[in-house]
Amino acid sequence: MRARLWIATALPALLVIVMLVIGFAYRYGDRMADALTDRGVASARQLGSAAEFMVFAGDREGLGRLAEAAIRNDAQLHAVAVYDAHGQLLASAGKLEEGQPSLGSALDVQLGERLRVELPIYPTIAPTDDLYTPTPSAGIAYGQGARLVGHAVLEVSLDRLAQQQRELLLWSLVTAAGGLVLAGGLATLLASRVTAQITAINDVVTRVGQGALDERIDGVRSGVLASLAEGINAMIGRIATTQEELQFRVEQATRELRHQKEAAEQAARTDTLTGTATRLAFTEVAEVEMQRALRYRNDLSLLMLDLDHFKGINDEHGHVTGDAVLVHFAQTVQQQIRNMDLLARLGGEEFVVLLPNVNAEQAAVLAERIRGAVSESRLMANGRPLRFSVSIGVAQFDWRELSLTRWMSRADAALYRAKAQGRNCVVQDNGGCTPAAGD
Ligand SMILES: Nc1nc2c(ncn2[C@@H]2O[C@H](COP(=O)(O)OP(=O)(O)OP(=O)(O)O)[C@@H](O)[C@H]2O)c(=O)[nH]1
Repeated sequence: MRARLWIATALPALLVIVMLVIGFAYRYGDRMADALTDRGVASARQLGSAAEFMVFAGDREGLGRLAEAAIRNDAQLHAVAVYDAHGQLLASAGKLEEGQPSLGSALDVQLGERLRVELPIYPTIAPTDDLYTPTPSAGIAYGQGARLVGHAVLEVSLDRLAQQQRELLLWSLVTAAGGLVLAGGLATLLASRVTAQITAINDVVTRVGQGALDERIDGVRSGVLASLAEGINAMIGRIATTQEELQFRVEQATRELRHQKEAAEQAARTDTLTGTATRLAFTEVAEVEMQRALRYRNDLSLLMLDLDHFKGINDEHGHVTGDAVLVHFAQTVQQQIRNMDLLARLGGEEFVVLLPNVNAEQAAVLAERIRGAVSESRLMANGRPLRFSVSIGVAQFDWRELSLTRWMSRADAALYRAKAQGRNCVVQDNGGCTPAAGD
């Protein structure tokens, strides 16, 4: 990119410099040729003026000296010749190289390999000739329409002109080269500066793309790139702010979801009516306790409890009273068991109690205590004390069994036997009914 930028910057400057130098060289070269021509014409006029009277007098010797002196005094003067009015050569110095002169009646200037000037010589009219008839245009003048006296022809070498033109060309080339070096240097400086700034911007944009939103473009403070850098910095700032807001909202939503999930899990594990554990919670805890009992050979028992004739309570006292009986029953059982025991409602009026580190006999004793407490408790319903009872099946966990379902089935079977044997009693899955005396 730097090379392309360099070309785009330097090329127009180079072209302008070259065009300026070429234009200048041409124009100045033309002026040099014009100056040489003017000088040649002036020399011819001087020569013609000096030669006029000698031509008139036919002084060939004087004309010869005049021609020699003219060449001697002007190094660029290549050849000089003086002719009379009939074209007869009177005197010359040097050799005319541009062929036979045309010797016309008017000034003739030719620029070939040399500069040739042919000047017709007319008699000079002096003001002293008009003493008695003074003319308004006093001074020396060549008489137009006067009789031709002769011709002065001279050739000027163009070597000096060529040398001057060479010097001009050399100077132009040196100037152009200097201009080129200057333009190239400036272009290089500009290209490297712009490239460095673009690279800096590109690096920051790349790092931001990789997630470094604290990156900012620094050091680009002037030109178009400065406003670009400013815009990109503002954009990165907005992205960072938006990301922070999004992150905050995601975290907030995640927290809310976690709370809702925990609440839902808690709800799924807590019976809404009685506040006891649910079947789900009981199953999870029972599985853990079974593993523990297996590993440490601990005793583990469960009680299966079912309220007796609960349908009759509902039918006689109403469903609301039935609910109150369920709550009252759960509280009564809860008061009889330890903190480490777990009371769960399996559904309807059926409950279960998990008893870690308790064998069947101890469980039966506890069951009997529960049965007694329930039997003795009273719930005030419609202003009258309501009595109810519970049947309980007891089963100890068997290490060889390894199944919660089968273990519960044994407890269920014991409960079924308790119901069958008259209710309000405790039955062990390997034993008989233990109804309380007096009940
Ligand atoms: N009030 C109330 N009643 C319930 C609830 N869940 C189940 N029941 C009722 O409990 C009764 C259970 O009746 P049964 O299965 O015949 O049992 P039971 O009447 O207790 O008879 P046994 O168990 O043989 O002594 C039904 O009438 C159900 O409608 C509840 O959440 N609240």
